[in-house]
Amino acid sequence: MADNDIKEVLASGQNDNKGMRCARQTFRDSLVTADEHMSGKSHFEVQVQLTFSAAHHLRGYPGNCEKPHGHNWTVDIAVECEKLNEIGIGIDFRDVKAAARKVVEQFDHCDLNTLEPFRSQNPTSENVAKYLYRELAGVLNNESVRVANVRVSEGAGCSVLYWED
Ligand SMILES: Nc1nc2c(c(=O)[nH]1)N=C([C@H](O)[C@H](O)COP(=O)(O)OP(=O)(O)OP(=O)(O)O)CN2
Repeated sequence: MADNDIKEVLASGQNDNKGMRCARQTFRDSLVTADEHMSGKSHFEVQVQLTFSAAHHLRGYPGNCEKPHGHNWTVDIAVECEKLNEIGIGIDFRDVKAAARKVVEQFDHCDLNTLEPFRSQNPTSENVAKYLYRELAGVLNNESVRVANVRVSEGAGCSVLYWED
């Protein structure tokens, strides 16, 4: 029933119970449609944090970071989801943590410079974040889930965020 029809029902005196019920329902439907239009498409960002301890050194760095030293690294992973499953989960924190642990385990209590991904490039926060992003995207991405970004920090106050378009 269009807006004008509703007005006609109300104006014509045909406002019997059936006509009024129909008009009210149509009005409610139009509110729901307006709300859907205003709220837009749903996006969820599921975030998980992990830590690991590892040593590294930066080849060619003009300062003391060229010497081997250690950090307690923090990794923040953000995963975008567009759909929720039947119990309201976009992607289970546990699935993100399990995937991230698998990658991060190979770094924990190691000298990053000795590991394959960082033999030819420095284990900077940038390169660690990029490596983790790509590894995680490879296992977690699907038609409704996408790794949005990975943040790596070597200590409080400094971090690098990596993402791909
Ligand atoms: N953009 C980047 N800058 C620096 C990186 C890096 O990976 N990306 N890395 C380093 C060194 O690894 C350094 O050990 C870490 O720097 P910083 O957080 O400053 O660590 P410090 O322990 O030296 O911190 P202080 O607060 O100054 O003691 C350097 N830059």
